[in-house]
Amino acid sequence: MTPHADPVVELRDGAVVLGGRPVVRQVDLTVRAGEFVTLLGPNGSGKSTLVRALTGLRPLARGSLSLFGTPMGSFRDWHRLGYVPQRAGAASGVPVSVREVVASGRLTRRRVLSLPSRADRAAVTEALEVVGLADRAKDSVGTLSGGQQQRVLIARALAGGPDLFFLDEPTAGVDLPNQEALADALATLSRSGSTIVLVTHELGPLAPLVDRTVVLRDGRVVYDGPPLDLSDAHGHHHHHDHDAGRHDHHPDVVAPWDREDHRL
Ligand SMILES: Nc1ncnc2c1ncn2[C@@H]1O[C@H](COP(=O)(O)OP(=O)(O)OP(=O)(O)O)[C@@H](O)[C@H]1O
Repeated sequence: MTPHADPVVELRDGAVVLGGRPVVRQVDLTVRAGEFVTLLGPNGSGKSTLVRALTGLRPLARGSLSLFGTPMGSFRDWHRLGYVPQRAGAASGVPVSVREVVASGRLTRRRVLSLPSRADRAAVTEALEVVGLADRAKDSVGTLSGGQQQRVLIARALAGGPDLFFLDEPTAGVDLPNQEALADALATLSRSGSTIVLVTHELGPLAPLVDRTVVLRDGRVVYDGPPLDLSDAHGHHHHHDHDAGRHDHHPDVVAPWDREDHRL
């Protein structure tokens, strides 16, 4: 990531109102090409809503948004965006194979009613390889674990060949081997120059990949800067066996959003 790379996301004074309540307020956020940004913050602080606004899924009540330098109103390059929503199961009850789910990620690339091309098939195979599920391609999604299903959704986003990824808590409820597989897939993407915006409560194996952390509280940005070791500072703790030894941060480190003098 270079500090002067082109902005791929530019939100100015962004606000989202849900059910009459401001959920995202006065957010300025610029993400540059190749950056790996994590969005942190307490439950309900507006992280998912902000990400949905950045993908165009939630309209802004005010402010302006540009993607790849194009104002949202005239943006058409949807294939450049990959979005992995929060807690979405890849299994729908309808028996569908892993490969079919991933292939659906090519739809923004294909012309209406055209058959999958050789390029489509190659992209699906490659995406499955990146997330380490090539050997499960023919299996029904319902037979996979939650963590594997999450990887299927990432492969689906990958298959479209986007260069800007939004992932909403991809590691929530995912066991460590799957978190590591996810971290490998995201590291591959990041090395290839993709821009990544990741919502998470717990970085785990993703921590070394992060360039920058943005912290939300009550819908506002209260920190935007280098990643900090805030593993104890989310206000809710996740105690897993694999966490042992990761809470040895310096006792003076206080979460920036918990410092009274730092509130915006
Ligand atoms: N459709 C909706 N209508 C009204 N309020 C909503 C709606 N969706 C979300 N909210 C509220 O907006 C606030 C922000 O929600 P959001 O899911 O963006 O937060 P979050 O930071 O992603 O939280 P979490 O970590 O729990 O996923 C919450 O208080 C939530 O209850």
